Amino acid sequence: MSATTILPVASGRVTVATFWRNLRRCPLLAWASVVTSVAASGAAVVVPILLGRLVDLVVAGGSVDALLATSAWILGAGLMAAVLTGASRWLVTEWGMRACADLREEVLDRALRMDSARLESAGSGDVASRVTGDVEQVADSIRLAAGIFTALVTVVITFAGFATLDWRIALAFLIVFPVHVLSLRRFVPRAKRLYAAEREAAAVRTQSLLTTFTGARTVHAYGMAQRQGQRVDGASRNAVTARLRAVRGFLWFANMMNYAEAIGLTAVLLTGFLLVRAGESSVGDVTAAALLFHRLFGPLGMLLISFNDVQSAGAALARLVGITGLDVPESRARAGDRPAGGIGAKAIGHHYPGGPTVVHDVSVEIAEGESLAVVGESGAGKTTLAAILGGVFPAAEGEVLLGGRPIADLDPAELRRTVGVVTQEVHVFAGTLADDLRLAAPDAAEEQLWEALRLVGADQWVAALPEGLHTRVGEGDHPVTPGQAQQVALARVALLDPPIVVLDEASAEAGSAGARQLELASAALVRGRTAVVVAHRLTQAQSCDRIAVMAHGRIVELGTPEELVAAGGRYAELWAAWQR
Ligand SMILES: Nc1ncnc2c1ncn2[C@@H]1O[C@H](COP(=O)(O)OP(=O)(O)OP(=O)(O)O)[C@@H](O)[C@H]1O
Repeated sequence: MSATTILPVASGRVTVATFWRNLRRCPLLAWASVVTSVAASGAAVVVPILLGRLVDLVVAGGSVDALLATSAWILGAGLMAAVLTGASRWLVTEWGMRACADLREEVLDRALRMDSARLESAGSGDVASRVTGDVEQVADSIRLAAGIFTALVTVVITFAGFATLDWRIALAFLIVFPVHVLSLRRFVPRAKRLYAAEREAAAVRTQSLLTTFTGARTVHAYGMAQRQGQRVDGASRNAVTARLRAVRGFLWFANMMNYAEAIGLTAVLLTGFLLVRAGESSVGDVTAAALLFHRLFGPLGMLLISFNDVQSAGAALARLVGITGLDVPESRARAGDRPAGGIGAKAIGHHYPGGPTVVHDVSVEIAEGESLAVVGESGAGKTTLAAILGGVFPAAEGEVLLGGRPIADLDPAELRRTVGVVTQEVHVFAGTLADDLRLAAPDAAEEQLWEALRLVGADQWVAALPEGLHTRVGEGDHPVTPGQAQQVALARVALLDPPIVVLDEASAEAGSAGARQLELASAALVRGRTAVVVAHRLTQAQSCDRIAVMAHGRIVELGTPEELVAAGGRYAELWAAWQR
């Protein structure tokens, strides 16, 4: 599967327009960059022209004073050019970096707000490679862009320098351009294709690596290590092949550039020789022209070679801008909007991309304040149904109503205030525990954080941490157990204080003592709310108002715990076995 076919890549026009918009956000830096670059190039062009004068002075047997004065001017112009070039590089880099930082923020913002169904079908590898590799590539290219900008100004100013010399020598120099134009015309469209293919192959490689690592347990469990290894191998080989193709294309172009320069310098020197012989030009003018031309090698080469990196950075930039253009629903809700009420599921059906139907025609009404436990064998579809009811992703078929309103009509902010979801994948984010909790309620006072922790029974172990709430937790910092991570996730929901909660196996991760603790935490969170609880422990199901038993994606039994036990069906069997 090609991951890049799913998330959009911006067109060239949109990419340029977006980056230009970001560049224009710093007008002062922009002007300072242009002015210093022009001044730096101007000073640098003066040097070869003065050197030409020096040659003429020597040929004409000029005075020592005149020679010294010209030399002093050359020295001054050289020093000024060096200082101004440094300043302009710094300014241009700063300008570009700011534009790039703005873009990176936009991309991250969009990526984080992207709806999970889209993220799932695109594959997190594509998003990951965009917000890491592509962002880095664009950021690296900013230094290059600064070089390109200065080179461009140098080329323009050097041309102006040529105008002060014999026009026929300048004309001879123009011979390089047809060669450059022809090779660019052949190289540019090819490079565009080659670099886009290279980035796509890299994204597929990232995707295949990510799925291998995230699914490591499954890979081991099914003895798929070798097959999965071959898959990653294949993706890596494709990425290397794509890179080599791009490099080969570039080498051809670099060769053409060398030919053009050799032809150009020969033409300038030959024309100069003929003009001097005919007495129509001075040796000094020809020297200045040759030096100017030689000065152009660097910037001109830089501009042309950069086409290579510009193409590559352009491909990365287009992938970033593609994400900034994604439609993410803006919040229309006012603070405090919170459609309370129950949950209504009407004929819900679902399948994962390319997979079979895993939830079939599920309809269930959960009244306001009522709790529904969902039980069933592994793979019965409990997690999928809970995720749909909690608005984690939309159902492929049917409709979910929250407080009588279709879930699709709620914007993300409203949805978050309405339903609190704890999934099986709880995560403790790097930072202090207080920061982690405040992800749910940024303005929560410390006392509110403690209250939430008390509700889920986490206050004691948090108080025992070296710096309490201000202890840094997560990877590389103070470790937390899976059970503690689940308590933190539950405390975040408590802070959100939503009228509806969806808890998916919040007690499954813990050992038996911790499991009881988590069960109590979930029960405290469920109290007074409409709740869906995916329960592996039947004691948890027993404490809910009603229980839905799922099998093969369908609800096969639905009723109060007493009704189901009395009915003597599947649940009664499970309950009897559980009590033994
Ligand atoms: N992200 C996914 N992509 C593809 N298939 C999936 C995905 N998540 C679940 N499935 C499949 O959907 C079916 C239902 O899975 P689900 O996780 O909803 O069941 P469950 O009853 O919650 O199981 P468990 O108790 O093991 O979590 C299973 O066959 C599972 O393999």
